[in-house]
Amino acid sequence: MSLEFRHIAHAYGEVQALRDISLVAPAGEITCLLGSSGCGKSTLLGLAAGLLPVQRGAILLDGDVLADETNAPPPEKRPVGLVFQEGALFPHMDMRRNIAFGLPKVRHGEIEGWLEQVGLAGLGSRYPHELSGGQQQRAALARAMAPGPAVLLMDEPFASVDIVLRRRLRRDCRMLLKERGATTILVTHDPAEALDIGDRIAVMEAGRIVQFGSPEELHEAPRAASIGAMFSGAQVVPAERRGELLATPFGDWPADCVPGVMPDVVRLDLLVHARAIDLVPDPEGLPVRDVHGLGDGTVRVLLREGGGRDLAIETPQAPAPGERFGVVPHTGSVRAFAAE
Ligand SMILES: Nc1ncnc2c1ncn2[C@@H]1O[C@H](COP(=O)(O)OP(=O)(O)OP(=O)(O)O)[C@@H](O)[C@H]1O
Repeated sequence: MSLEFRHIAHAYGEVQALRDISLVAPAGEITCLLGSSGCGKSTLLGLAAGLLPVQRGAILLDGDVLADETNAPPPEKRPVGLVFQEGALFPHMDMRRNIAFGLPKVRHGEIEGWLEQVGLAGLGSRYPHELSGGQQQRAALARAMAPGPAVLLMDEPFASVDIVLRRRLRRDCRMLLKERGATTILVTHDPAEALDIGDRIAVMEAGRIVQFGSPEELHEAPRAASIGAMFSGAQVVPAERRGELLATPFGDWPADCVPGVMPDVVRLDLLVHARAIDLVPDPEGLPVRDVHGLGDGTVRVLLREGGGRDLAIETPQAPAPGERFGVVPHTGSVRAFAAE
């Protein structure tokens, strides 16, 4: 079942949390809502779950209105499963009873199968406090999925799990969701997580969706330098076109550092990779602020310009203390966007 948000807006008093959001989460796919703290991710999820009333717009399931300004069924009347950051298992129930909670009695025979599915076979009589964080999250996933909801809504479901386990857990989780054909909306603030688990990613900023696409689309064709930076780890440098030069806070760069056609505007945001910049010794250049070994034979050098902005360069060449440098990006290595 597809889940659609149509012209959704939401305010908490004076705070406009969502502004005219329209988005379709396709059936059987994992759609990630990605954005920094406060951009409105949890609000959008809460509206779909029925935890918040719809103030403006509508939410549709396979084209039928699930909730709108006049009609808001409570969470238990919606065909949705919820998974939150802390798992939210019932602490006084063992794993079997936690998973059984949303299941009719006739389906209690499925519980052992679910424990096995999420790698918790043999742990059915343990209580939440007797399990690790990762095990609790997997149990929470089983509990949400067992009733077979058409849609799963997950709010930072792996946030309380350590980074190594988190990677494994999200791959297991992705396989399980895909096998079951569940339509999933997953909230995260971590671009790597969104790339790793999502079929599609909605990038949110200040209550709006600024780009919606597959991981490949966001990687290959970001709409703005800030989105490209989010997915590639490159940095954004402001620039102005001056003939064949790009004037940046870090000096003038030759325009051929940007391949192909440059946007036809004066003010640009350049997306620059730390590994695609050469340091050129220059007594009049920028001072080195920090040098940090990255453990792979390269160092990360931070240069600071007069306005207080830093540029990172990753290079095998460790500078001597007090040295000053000019910087030149490699030919064809920089992507240019119209400034935001
Ligand atoms: N109950 C509330 N009362 C007032 N303002 C709220 C309330 N809940 C959220 N907000 C505000 O609405 C905006 C969106 O919040 P929301 O929790 O949806 O963002 P988020 O992207 O999920 O953030 P986070 O990643 O920190 O959870 C924020 O500015 C937040 O401060």
